Amino acid sequence: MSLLQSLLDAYSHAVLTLDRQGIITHINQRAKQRFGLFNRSPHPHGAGRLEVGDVVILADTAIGADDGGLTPEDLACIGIQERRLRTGDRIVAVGQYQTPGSRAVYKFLPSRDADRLQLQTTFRSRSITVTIENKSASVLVDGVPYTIDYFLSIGQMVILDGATLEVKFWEEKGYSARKESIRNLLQGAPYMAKETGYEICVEGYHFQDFFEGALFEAHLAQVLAGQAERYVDTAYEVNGYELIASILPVAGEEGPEGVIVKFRNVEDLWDAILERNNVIRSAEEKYRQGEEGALAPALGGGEGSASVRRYAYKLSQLDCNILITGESGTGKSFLARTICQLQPRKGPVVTVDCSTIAPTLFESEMFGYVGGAFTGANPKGKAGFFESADGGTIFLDEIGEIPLNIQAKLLHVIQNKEVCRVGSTQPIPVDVRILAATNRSLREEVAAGRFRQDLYYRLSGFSLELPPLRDCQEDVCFLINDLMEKIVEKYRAPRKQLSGEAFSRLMSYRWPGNIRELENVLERAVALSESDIIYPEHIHLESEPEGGTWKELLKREEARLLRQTLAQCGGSRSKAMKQLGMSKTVFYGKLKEHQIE
Ligand SMILES: Nc1ncnc2c1ncn2[C@@H]1O[C@H](COP(=O)(O)OP(=O)(O)OP(=O)(O)O)[C@@H](O)[C@H]1O
Repeated sequence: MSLLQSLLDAYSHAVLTLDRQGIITHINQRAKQRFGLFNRSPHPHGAGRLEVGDVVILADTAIGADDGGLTPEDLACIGIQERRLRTGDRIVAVGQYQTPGSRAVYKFLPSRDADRLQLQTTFRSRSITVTIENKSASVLVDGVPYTIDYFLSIGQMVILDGATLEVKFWEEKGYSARKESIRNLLQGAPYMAKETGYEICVEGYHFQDFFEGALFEAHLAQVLAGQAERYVDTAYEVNGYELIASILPVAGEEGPEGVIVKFRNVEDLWDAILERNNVIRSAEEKYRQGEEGALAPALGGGEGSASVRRYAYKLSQLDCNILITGESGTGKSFLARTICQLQPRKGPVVTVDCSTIAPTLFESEMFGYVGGAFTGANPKGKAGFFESADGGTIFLDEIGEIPLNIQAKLLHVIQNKEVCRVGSTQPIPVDVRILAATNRSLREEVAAGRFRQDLYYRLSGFSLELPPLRDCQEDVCFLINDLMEKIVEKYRAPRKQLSGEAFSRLMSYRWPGNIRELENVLERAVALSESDIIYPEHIHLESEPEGGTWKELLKREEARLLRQTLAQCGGSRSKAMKQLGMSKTVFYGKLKEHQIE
C-alpha cells in the first residue's frame, strides 16, 4: 500500500481523488464504507439475478426515488397492476417474479398520509413482515431483520429463491453505487456477491460508474475544467445520501490536474448540530434559572432582552396596569398573554384589538349599552368588554387607535373603577387590570394631540419597552429553539435541525420584522426542506442585499417598504397611507405598480 493511501485511510473524512478525466485515482476506507463499496454484510449472499418464481419482498418509501426511478408499471412483473398507485407513494409488497396467476399482496399510501405502513403475511410457511417507518424500510423473514436507514427515501428489496425460499439477495447500503436498485434488478440486472468483508475496486474507473448526483457532477466538471476555483462545504445529494462535500483542485501547470473530494456525511453534521443545540440549551437553562427564571421559559429570549423580562416578571406579580410598547412583531401580545398566565390575579382575560373596532361602535363595545340605547341595539342591552373582564384582565392591543372621546371615558374607568353603559347614567363598578400595547410612540401621539396626556400618564406608570430583535441579536438562538418547538407542534411537522450555515444566516440577519419575521422564515424553511436538515437555501430573508442597477434597487426597496408598512398596519391601507404620508393617488398607484394585493 502506498504512503499516500495509508495517509488517506487514516483520515477521518471520506476522501477520493480523481484525475483530469474524472477517473478515480484514490479512495480511502471511510469513503468505501460510506458508499457501500466495502462492507461487512451481516447476511452474505452469492452473485445472481432475479429468476422466474423468485419471491420479491419490497418496501419503498417513495416510488421513483432512490430505487432506480421505479414506476408503478414496473411492478407488473411481480403481479402488481394497480391503477391508483402513483410515483411518490409508499408501498410494501410481496409478489412472485414473472409468475402469471400468482397474486401479490401489497399495501400502499400517498407518502404524506402516514409515516408508518406495515404488511404481515405468510408465504409457503415463511413468515414475512414488511414495515416502513419514517425513512426506514425493514423486512423480517422468519424474524430475521433486513434493514437500512437513509436520510432520504429508500427502497428495500429482499429476494427469496423461488425453489428453496432462502434469502438470495437483500439491499444493503451503497446499492445505488453498485447499481443494484430495485428497478435495475426487476429488469433483470445482476447483483454482486456479498461476502463478509467484500470490497469493490473502483480505482481506475470513471467516477460516474459509481456515483450519481446532478449538482455534484456539475460542480466537479466545473472545477476539473478550471471554470470554478473550488467548492467548499457545499450540500449535495450523492447516491441518495445527503452529503457536505468540498471539491478542491490539484493544481497543475496547465490548470487543474485533478481534484480531491472530501465528504462529510450528514451524520457528522448532525452530531455537530446536536452538539451546538445542546450548548444553546444548557446556556438557556443556566440563564433561565434564578428568581426571575419563572418568567423566562414562558417568555423566551436570551440575555439581550433579559432586563425587560426580569422587570416584566416583577410587574406580573403586582396588580398594576402595564403599557407595553415596541415595534411590530417584537412580541407585545405574546408578553401580555404570558403576564396574564403568570399573574396571581385570576378571572377572565378579555383581549380587544382596538384597530379593528369602527369608531362609532367603540363606546358600546367597550362599555356596553342598555336596551333601546340606539337603533338596532339588542333590546336586553349588552355588557361591554370592561364588564366582561370584571374580576380579571383586559388587554387593549393597539391602544393608540382609540378615538379621543373614548380616551376620556377610558380615563374615567381607570380613575373611578366603574363604567356607564351607553344610554344609562348608572355606574357599574368594575375591577379590571388593564394591559395595553402599541407600536406607536404614545409620547409623539400626545405631542400631536392625538392621545390624551392624562391617559398617557395613567397608563405609562408601569411600562415595558420590548427591544427590536436587531438590538438583542443574541436572543435569536434562544428564540429559534422555542419557535421550532412551536412550529413542530402547530403544523405537526417532523422535527428539523438547522445546518451550521443556515443557523449563521439567521444569526447575522437584522430582522426588521422582529420575532414575527423570524417565526415566518422558520415556518417557511420547515415547509421547504424535504429532509431532517434545514439548509441555507431554505432560508428566505426579505432584505438581503441583492444585485441590480440603482433604479432596480430603489424599486425593490420601495416595494419592500410598502409591504412592511402594510404588515405593520395589520393590512390597513388607509393607516399605511397615513403612516407613509402619501396621497391616495400616489399610494394606490404604487400598490398597483408593485402588484401588492
Ligand atoms: N418570546 C417569544 N417566544 C416565542 N415566540 C414569540 C415570542 N415573542 C413573540 N413571539 C411570536 O412572534 C409573533 C409576533 O408576536 P406578537 O404578535 O406578540 O407581536 P406584537 O409585538 O404584538 O406585534 P404587532 O405590534 O404587530 O401586533 C407571534 O407569533 C408570537 O407568538
